Amino acid sequence: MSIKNSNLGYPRIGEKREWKKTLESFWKGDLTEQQFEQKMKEIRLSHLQKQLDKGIDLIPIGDFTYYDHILDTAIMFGLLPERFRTQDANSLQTYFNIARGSSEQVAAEMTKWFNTNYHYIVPELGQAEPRLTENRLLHLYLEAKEELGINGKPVIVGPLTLVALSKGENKDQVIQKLIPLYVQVLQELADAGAEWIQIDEPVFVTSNANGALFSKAKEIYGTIRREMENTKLLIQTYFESVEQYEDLVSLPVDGIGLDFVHDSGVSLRKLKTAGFPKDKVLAAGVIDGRNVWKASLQKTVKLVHTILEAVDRDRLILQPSCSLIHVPVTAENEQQLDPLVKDALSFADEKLYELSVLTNFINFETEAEVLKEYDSATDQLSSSKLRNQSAVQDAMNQLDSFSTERAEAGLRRKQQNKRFSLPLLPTTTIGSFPQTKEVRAQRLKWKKGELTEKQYSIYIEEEIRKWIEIQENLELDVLVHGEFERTDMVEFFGEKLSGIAITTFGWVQSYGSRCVRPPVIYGDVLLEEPMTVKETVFAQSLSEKPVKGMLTGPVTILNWSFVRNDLPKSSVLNQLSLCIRKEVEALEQAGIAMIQVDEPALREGLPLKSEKWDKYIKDTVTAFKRSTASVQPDTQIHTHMCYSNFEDIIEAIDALDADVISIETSRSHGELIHSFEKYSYEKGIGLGIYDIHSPRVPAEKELVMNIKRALQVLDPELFWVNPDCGLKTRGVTETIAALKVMVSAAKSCREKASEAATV
Ligand SMILES: Nc1nc2c(c(=O)[nH]1)N[C@@H](CNc1ccc(C(=O)N[C@@H](CCC(=O)N[C@@H](CCC(=O)N[C@@H](CCC(=O)O)C(=O)O)C(=O)O)C(=O)O)cc1)CN2
Ligand code: MET
Ligand SMILES: [Zn+2]
Repeated sequence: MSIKNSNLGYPRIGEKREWKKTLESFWKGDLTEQQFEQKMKEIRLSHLQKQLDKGIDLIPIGDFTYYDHILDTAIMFGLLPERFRTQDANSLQTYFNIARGSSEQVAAEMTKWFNTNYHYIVPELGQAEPRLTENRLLHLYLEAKEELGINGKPVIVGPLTLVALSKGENKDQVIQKLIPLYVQVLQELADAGAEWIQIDEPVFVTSNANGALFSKAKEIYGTIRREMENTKLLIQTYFESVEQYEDLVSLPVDGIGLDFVHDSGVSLRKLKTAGFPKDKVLAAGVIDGRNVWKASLQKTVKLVHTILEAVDRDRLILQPSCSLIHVPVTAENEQQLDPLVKDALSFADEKLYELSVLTNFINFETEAEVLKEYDSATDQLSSSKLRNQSAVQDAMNQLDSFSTERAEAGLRRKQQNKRFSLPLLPTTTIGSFPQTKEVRAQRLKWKKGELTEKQYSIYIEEEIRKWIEIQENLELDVLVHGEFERTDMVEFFGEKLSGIAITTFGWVQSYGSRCVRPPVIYGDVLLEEPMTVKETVFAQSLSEKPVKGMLTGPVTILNWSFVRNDLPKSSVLNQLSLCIRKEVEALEQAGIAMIQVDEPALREGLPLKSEKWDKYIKDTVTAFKRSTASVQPDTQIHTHMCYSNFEDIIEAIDALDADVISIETSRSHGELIHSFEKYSYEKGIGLGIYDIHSPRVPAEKELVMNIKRALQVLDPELFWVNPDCGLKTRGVTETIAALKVMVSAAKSCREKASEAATV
């Protein structure tokens, strides 16, 4: 019997973002529901066909979605948020209302999928009776079979993970009620002929996994297995190792999927020491699903041979380490990259190719030359000048000579208070203003050569001028230039720094139809000329009020890029910290007195295993401090983070030693505020007072309440008033209207706060 290969999930967005465009056309009303469904079907089938053509044996079904696969699963089991339960669970309208909100109802919350930049819709358990609204997987399974003759592998998120990721009190009860529904879904698939079904349980890799979780898993999967027949069930984990390896591999199912790439070598060690049950199949994730570099096939073959010492050939499946939705579709269309970089890249399609070469090699012992030849592209990049910059290496050799400590915070505060004389509860925004269709269209024209550099730069300056005036009229206290010259807060810096490449079609879904093009950090990273000084200085020249310089921090650039894998991530982080430090210095020298260094990805990058936190926090906090420590005490450093869940890292946030921090709060409904009851935070802090993810203009009363609530635990002299995050995805009218309400709310709270402050 030969070894099979499998895929865990394929990018849904399409080679040229066809999926995104279809969705947005439908939302705009340019497609009827029928046209939309038809177009989506074409996209879905073409992705299956592609995987078939690449030689994949087990092709995932059900990974495709119209927005998010967790939302699909929640709806399939009737877990609609309470406020949507009167609507038809099977209508597209309901589906998109939950995902995006409607004029009457706020959308469901979304949050990050483990340690990735993918966002899923958080299921709300409420008081609902789970029920099967529709066996969505069965339809998709039958479609693949009938249209393409593919006997696919249905993929579904497992009950433990689904419930762990949901909001609600009654989790245990809901799980019990879900079990018969899972059995029904799976049995219908089995009856239709599904040979394997993949059940994702990534909750097993987190630090929340413990003995109790595994006893529950044993019970649940025992029930499922007992009540089912004629199919094989595979429990899939990814993104880390499973500490309770023995418990996992003894669960009563037919196959276990492990990540052999992002597990610090634990899976292989466990396999060697504890062995693998003879009656199960091991699905081994051996191709990295989280980066864009070609695998070393020679090394991977060795890895597979080591695995084969513990598992029989006919009980092994080879696969990527996780779903491929976290990488772009294909590197084939990249025409702008240096050939050395391009040849070393492997996106989803190339990874599937690697998998099939690998499987063939192991099954048929084909020529070893094939592997060597494949690996040579990586060797060529590694030894090239592109990757190795002596100036960077010299700086890294004297890293300790770059300070990481500023003057004492209290002293800085005194000097800054004197320099800025801001009112109590100063108002500001997070950086970006609406990236309108027109801004994007002008940029496209410039990129195509239809606008000269000069014309584009004049256009950007006019936008800045317009928005400085708007901010002055709103009477905001600290202004921003608006980030109009930036496609994205990470991509923009990737474009400017050397050692980093920007792809043309390397898009990855971030949430819903929104995509990002993560920069590719291929070599030593160096700042050759200032990146933001021109626009910032121009904006500052238009106002007497301080304009914040606006940078993305080293941790966020690292976490939202694809990073070279020949160096430890911490080294790349240190290189980035030196680039940002130089930029901070350039801004200060140009007279900019407040500089914001955004770190929204700091929390998301926190390792899934708590024993790895200390090192991560030490590395990231030091890098941030190195980026910002060289300025004068009276230069004010701001930072910004989104996505709540800060309780566990509040000390790290404090340790960043930023003079002012703004944090998203409104969607976490005050949970964050509680952490400040227990923790005394003594630097400037703005807890976002309104949600920017919705076009809704908040009422002044609401905002006054939010401010008051925050002032119950925070010193009014340290509190800033700002929205939750940047405003780039918002429209112009609603942005101005909402900011007007915000400034007015701040003013009305000022008097009271000033009384309180003088007592
Ligand atoms: N990297 C990153 N991650 C993040 C965030 C973030 O800001 N950046 N924020 C959080 C939420 N995530 C987000 C991710 C993406 C977008 C977003 O707006 N993405 C845009 C793309 C942004 C971009 O690069 N736009 C290009 C335009 C690319 C484009 O589509 N151009 C059109 C032409 C212009 C047009 O008609 O729109 C084309 O080529 O066909 C530009 O501004 O120049 C989108 O999907 O629509 C927003 C939030 C968390 N993660
Ligand atoms: N300065 C950035 C902005 O306002 C921060 C965004 S955090 C995702 O868009
Ligand atoms: Zn933000």
